[in-house]
Amino acid sequence: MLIGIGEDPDREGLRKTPERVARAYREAVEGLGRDPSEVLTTVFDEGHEEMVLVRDIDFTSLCEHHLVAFAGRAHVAYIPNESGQITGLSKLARLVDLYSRRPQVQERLTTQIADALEQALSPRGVMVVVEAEHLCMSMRGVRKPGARTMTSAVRGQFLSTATRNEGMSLILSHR
Ligand SMILES: Nc1nc2c(ncn2[C@@H]2O[C@H](COP(=O)(O)OP(=O)(O)OP(=O)(O)O)[C@@H](O)[C@H]2O)c(=O)[nH]1
Ligand SMILES: [Zn+2]
Repeated sequence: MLIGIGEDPDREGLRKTPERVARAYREAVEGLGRDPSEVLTTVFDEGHEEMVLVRDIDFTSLCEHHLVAFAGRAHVAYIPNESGQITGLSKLARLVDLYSRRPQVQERLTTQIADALEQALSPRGVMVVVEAEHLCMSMRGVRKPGARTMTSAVRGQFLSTATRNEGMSLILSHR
């Protein structure tokens, strides 16, 4: 790349750049090949049957088209099943990390988080909302800094308007 853009890869500041870039990308895709069962390890029977929502989970992912970052926040909600099976709150954030640290598109990131949670907890409902800014739309190309993309994946009881609205209002409150 350095040669391609007419730079001198042997000049002082650039000498270690290929190695640094390789390390940076390795870190950015460290979720590749990892399975959500590694993360959703603890499932407790707590008898809690109402909504659980962790919002504002920061993430940085890698746009698979341009290999530049898209970053923002994920909001993850579920309604436990009849036996009140819940998981640790941190596990929801770990799940976001696992799926964001790989070449992605935002829609797939959103769907994968919802599907993994549905599989692990067999909950009554799941809702995942992701909002992000894509560097490939701000630093280059169409150049619209500040444009945010919102995606959602909704399963089970969250398909009902009242439940979906309750989830959305919790996500949007006190912003
Ligand atoms: N649906 C979706 N599209 C994305 C995401 N990240 C980037 N893109 C889009 O992927 C598309 C790739 O389009 P191409 O026409 O192949 O590439 P390009 O010529 O670089 O496109 P421009 O960005 O419009 O300059 C662009 O429209 C990007 O905005 C994402 O997470 N979801
Ligand atoms: Zn892109």
